[in-house]
Amino acid sequence: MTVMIDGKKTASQIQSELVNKAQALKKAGLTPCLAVVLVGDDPASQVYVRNKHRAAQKIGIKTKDIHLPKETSQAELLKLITELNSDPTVHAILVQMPLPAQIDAEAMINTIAPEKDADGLNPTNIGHLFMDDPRALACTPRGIMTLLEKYQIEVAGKEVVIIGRSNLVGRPLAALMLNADATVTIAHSKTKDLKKIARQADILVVATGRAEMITKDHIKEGAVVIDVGINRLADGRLVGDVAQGDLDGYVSYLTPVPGGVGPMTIAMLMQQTLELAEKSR
Ligand SMILES: Nc1nc2c(c(=O)[nH]1)N[C@@H](CN(C=O)c1ccc(C(=O)N[C@@H](CCC(=O)O)C(=O)O)cc1)CN2
Repeated sequence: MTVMIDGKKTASQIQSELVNKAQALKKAGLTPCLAVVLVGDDPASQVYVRNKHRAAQKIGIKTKDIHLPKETSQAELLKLITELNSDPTVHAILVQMPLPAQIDAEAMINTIAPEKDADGLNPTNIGHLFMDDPRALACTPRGIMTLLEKYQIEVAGKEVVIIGRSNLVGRPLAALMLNADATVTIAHSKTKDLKKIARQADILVVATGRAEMITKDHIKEGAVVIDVGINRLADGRLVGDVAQGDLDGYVSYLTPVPGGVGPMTIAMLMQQTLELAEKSR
């Protein structure tokens, strides 16, 4: 039997629990505040940003909604981030990605103060993570680890294969898995014999950004499959990076798309915002 991992329900439970934490901070005279910066008009990014503001509002986290035109220069964005870094009323800063081509994402991430890094992507925070001394964490990888924990899926000693080496998911997740005592392999577009590598996985995490690229042939029977992809097809359907159609009864656990990893990203962002606010005292 395959257990479908319910990310939507788990995220909603976590967000309900965070209400008390936000209230306690407010009672102590601290109103947690997340600044969300969106550059341009990418429709998917607009939805994600709107959902972040909504989630924050429900929990009692104040947000700053900063929407910049798509022509914004790198210098203008970095100036804004520098101002937010020194604003004592802002505890966490997030710049929605992807960014327009004229802006270097690395320069943007480097400019966010590590202690306000809501996304956990600043090299200082990534360095601490790789030293097994975690501070702010990347939200999607943190969401994946939280789902595994909530579903009591053991990670220590397991063969984990992560397909995808992005700074947002693959690389930080590899560090988290390593810190949790897994044996970790990162596969990517240049990996030879991907099927052979993927079939070794007890836990297979797929973050390729390519709709239904990973099929049953890539997966060992009984594996845990975490599908990070969110791809909108021409017919409007939303699918993951894994062709999930024939996996029922073959894998042990599976994250659906939608309703799997995606909602956890936002729940983790909320949790991290409160943690950064708390640490600012
Ligand atoms: N600065 C960041 N940019 C981006 C991140 C990020 O973590 N930080 N991640 C993604 C987008 N993202 C959050 O920003 C995100 C993506 C998807 C979901 C989600 O809940 N998806 C739903 C489906 C939604 C739909 O209908 O389209 C699901 O999977 O059930 C939440 C957050 C890239 N940019």
